Amino acid sequence: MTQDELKKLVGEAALEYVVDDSIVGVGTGSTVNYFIDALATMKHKIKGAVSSSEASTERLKKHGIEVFELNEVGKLPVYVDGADESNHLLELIKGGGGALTREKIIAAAADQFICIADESKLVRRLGEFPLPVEVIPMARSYVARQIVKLGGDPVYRTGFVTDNGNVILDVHGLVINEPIKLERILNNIVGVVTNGLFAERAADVLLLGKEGKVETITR
Ligand SMILES: O=C[C@H](O)[C@H](O)[C@H](O)COP(=O)(O)O
Repeated sequence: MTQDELKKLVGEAALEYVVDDSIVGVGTGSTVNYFIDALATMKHKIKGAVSSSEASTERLKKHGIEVFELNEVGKLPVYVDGADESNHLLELIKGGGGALTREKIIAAAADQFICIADESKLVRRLGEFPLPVEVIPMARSYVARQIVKLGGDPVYRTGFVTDNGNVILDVHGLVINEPIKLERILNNIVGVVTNGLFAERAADVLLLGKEGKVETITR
């Protein structure tokens, strides 16, 4: 199976976690796009979705799925999203597509976080994928200097603005032995909106597309 076929497989497998008559939390990215397309086949069974990006909102609406503001929504039983990397504790790096902040907010608000990914995303130690950090534009240089002090090599994602009007620093070269600790340290730098480590709120279930099948990994 190709990587895209594996993404489709896990996108479809995530439907099993969708709760009837509920509002579904929807992430962002190429894997989630398959989930959105699959969700459309059961749209009459759900109330709608909350979305983590303008891109996902557009795709959901094209399928005729109603998109709600998170503030209007009380209970959010399930959030489905992809990842750039996951370790075996289901701690993640996310934000390759720049949607990390809204993703982290919805993940925090949801009862259950289902991560969908092909096997290339499962790693022993996080950090080969450059860690995205969303930064208030005027703080970019200051934050970059603080990150260098932590041993990282921040690269400004040129020509990219997040849905929140901020910029992204992609941090290379970090040794991430303690993801929760690093997540907190980075979030403590003034000017950082959030970083792409999802360790304090890791996934609850990882649906991993591997060798033509879906492997279910729980914490
Ligand atoms: O900002 C983007 C998100 O965190 C995505 O979930 C992540 O980049 C994975 O995307 P994809 O499924 O396209 O590999």
